[in-house]
Amino acid sequence: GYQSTRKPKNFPLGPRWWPFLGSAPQVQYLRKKTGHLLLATSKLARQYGPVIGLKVGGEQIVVVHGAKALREFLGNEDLSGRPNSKPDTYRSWGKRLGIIMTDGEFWFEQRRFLVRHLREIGFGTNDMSTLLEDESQELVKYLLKETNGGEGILGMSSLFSIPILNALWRMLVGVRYDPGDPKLAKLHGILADMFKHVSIVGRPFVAFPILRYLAPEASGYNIYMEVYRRLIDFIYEAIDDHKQMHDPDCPRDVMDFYLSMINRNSKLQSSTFSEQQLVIICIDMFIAGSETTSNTLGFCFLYLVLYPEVQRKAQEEIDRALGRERAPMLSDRQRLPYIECIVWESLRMFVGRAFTLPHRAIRDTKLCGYSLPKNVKVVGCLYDSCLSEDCDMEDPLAFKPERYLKNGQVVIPDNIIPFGLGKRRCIGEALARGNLFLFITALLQRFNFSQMPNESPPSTDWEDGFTPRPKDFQVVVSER
Ligand code: HEM
Repeated sequence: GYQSTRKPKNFPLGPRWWPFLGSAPQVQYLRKKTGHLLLATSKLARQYGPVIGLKVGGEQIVVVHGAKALREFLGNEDLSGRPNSKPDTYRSWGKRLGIIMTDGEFWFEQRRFLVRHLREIGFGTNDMSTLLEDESQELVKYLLKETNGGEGILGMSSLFSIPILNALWRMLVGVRYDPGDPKLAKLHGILADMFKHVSIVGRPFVAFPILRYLAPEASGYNIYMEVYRRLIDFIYEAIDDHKQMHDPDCPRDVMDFYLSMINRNSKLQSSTFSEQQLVIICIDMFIAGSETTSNTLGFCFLYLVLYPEVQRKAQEEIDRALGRERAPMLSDRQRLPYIECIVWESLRMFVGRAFTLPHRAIRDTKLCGYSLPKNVKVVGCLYDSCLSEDCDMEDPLAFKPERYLKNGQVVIPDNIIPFGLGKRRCIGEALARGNLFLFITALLQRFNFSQMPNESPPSTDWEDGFTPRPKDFQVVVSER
């Protein structure tokens, strides 16, 4: 039953389930003590084993730790469902609570569409390269202005949000905004609020819906509703613009392809394509594609500042392969293996502080010998496999790109799976890796990044939002 404190038979072990509160007291206690939710669940994993069974509010949640159990989890198709959150009507969306994401039943058709059309628009092709190359050079121009031939001081943790968002929005709706454009600033502001106030795991009113009546302000419910309303309105505006210019014979971007799909399928009862679903797809893409990439870049530059010798080595490689003038292109990747290693090391630092998206068991199944009942939620925690003191890596807390270089080749060990695996693996890997490579190369080609003088080095601790991000830090940027 909803409030049952009895665990299903052979369910993964974990702290005691209290009436109403479930395992929340112990998880919250450890979260406070360690500072982060994933350190709390990792601590529990040390006590109970890599797969732990929690109950939060009315929901059973299994959290999976360590490379071996993660691989088994992600490879098990019975666990590849998405949580269901039926899109009802526009007005009642807010009642769904939690994150607005494509409903589990709809996802695989929608996912197939996205994979195909992202490729068509230009994933991995020349179109995409040009788009990303432009975007990285725009950021170079911005820094040149800020440093004005000498040096400047810049806040790094949010430097990348706007250019990365621009690249993503351009793939979806074809528009590129100037970095100072008020519309782009508006979208960025809405998303920043969303990432701050809406969380996969953290909002109390998600686990305890009664709070939205008892304490709508204090529980964060009101602000949550307001952020979604602004985001949804913004996306509907883009859809309306597109409908006016829509030429089915000449699709320009993902949204055009989607509108054609709605028209083509309009007579099919079972079609999952609709305008409302298009809005949710855009939200899916924002959630998955914007902060992930820009926060990975944030961690990258945090560590580049802490490890100046890595920066020097990267710059030597760039100077040898491209010189200082010729802007980097996606096709330069093979010639810059050390930069590739920096990309992977930055990904490790980012996902090592993160969870996967939530999955759902689509039927009764087994995981690491435990029985998981249909509909149970399962989340992977990537800390133990990537970053924890006892993960399968030498000196895991150190930023060491050379760990992936074997005889001049880039070799990624099995425990590093920053994009997941299996039926739910990331569909944006090509875009993300392209962006990371180009931004890192373009900036290191032209600038040095160093610690603020007379200040202690920036902290490697982080903030948990929707995805982890470095604490705000400033650096000295100087033209090379
Ligand atoms: C550094 C950047 C990125 C990282 C580290 C990353 C990582 C991940 C991970 C770990 C998952 C979850 C896999 C799972 O739960 O099994 C995921 C899912 C996903 N990613 Fe990415 N991602 C990145 C960028 C992107 C970008 C740029 C896009 C958009 C084009 C994107 C789109 C998605 C989508 C739509 C999903 C959900 C897949 C599903 O539920 O079937 N990601 N990503």
